[in-house]
Amino acid sequence: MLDKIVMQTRLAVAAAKMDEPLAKIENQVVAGSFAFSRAIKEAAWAVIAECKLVSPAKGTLCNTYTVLELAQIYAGNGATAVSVHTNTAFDGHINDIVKVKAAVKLPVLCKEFIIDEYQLYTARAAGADAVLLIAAIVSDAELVRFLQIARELGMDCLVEVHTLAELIRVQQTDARLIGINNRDLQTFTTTISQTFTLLKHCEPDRVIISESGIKNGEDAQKLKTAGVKGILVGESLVIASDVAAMTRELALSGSK
Ligand SMILES: O=P(O)(O)OC[C@@H](O)[C@@H](O)c1c[nH]c2ccccc12
Repeated sequence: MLDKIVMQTRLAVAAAKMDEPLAKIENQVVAGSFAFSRAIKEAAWAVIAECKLVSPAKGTLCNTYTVLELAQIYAGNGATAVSVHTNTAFDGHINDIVKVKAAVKLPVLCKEFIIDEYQLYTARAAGADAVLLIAAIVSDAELVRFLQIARELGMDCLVEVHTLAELIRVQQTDARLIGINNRDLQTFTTTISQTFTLLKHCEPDRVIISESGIKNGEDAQKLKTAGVKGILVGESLVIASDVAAMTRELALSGSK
C-alpha cells in the first residue's frame, strides 16, 4: 500500500513540476512563523485533529461533513491544530489547506507523503504551518535536507516513525517533533502499544505525538500518563456520531 502511494506521489510531483516549476512557486512563498510547534509546546495537552474523509484501506469514512466543516468543528471544540490530507490516496488536495487556513485560526499540518523538496514549497505556498515527514520513505540525507528547507520556510516538521530503527535514525537529526505512528503502513493495522514501546527510547528533549488508532478519551488518558505531549486523531473523530463532543472528549481527557 505504502509503496503504491509513494509511486503515485512521485508521478504526481513530476507532473506538477512541469505544470508549475519550482522557480515560480518559490516567488510566491512567504515564510511561516513556526506556529505549529509553538501551539503544541504551549498546550498542556495537544490534540491534532485530522480531516480524513477517505482512507485507502477503508474507503469513505465520512460523507456528512466537508474538510472545512470538520476543521471548524475541531477549532470550536478545543483542538490544538488541524491536520489536512493533501494526497489523492486520501481524496485530499493542496487547496484544502488554503480553504482551512482561510477559515480557522489553528495551525495546519499538511499530511502528505513527502519525497521531494518541491512538496515543501507547495505546502508552504498553500499556507501550511507544518508538514509530516515519514522516516520510512526518505533517506537519512533527504530527512536532513527536508528539515533544513522546512526550517528556512518557517515551517515545522512532524517526523513520523513506526519502528525503533526509524526512531534511532530520526534522533540522529535535530528533529524536535516526533510522531510515533501506531499504524504499520505496510499492513495498516494499529495498536497504541507501539507508542508505549517506542516511548522508552525517546530522548527527553524530543516532543512526542502518538498517531493513529486512538479511539477515545480513555486511550488519550493512557497516552498522556505514559508521557506523550499529544495525539493525532482522524478516524475516531470523523466517524463519531457527535464530532464536537468527541473533539472535546479527546481534549479534556488528556488534561485530567
Ligand atoms: O485515523 P487515525 O487512525 O486516527 O490516524 C490519523 C493519522 O495518524 C493517520 O492518518 C496517519 C498518520 N501518519 C500517516 C501516514 C500516512 C497515512 C496516514 C497517516
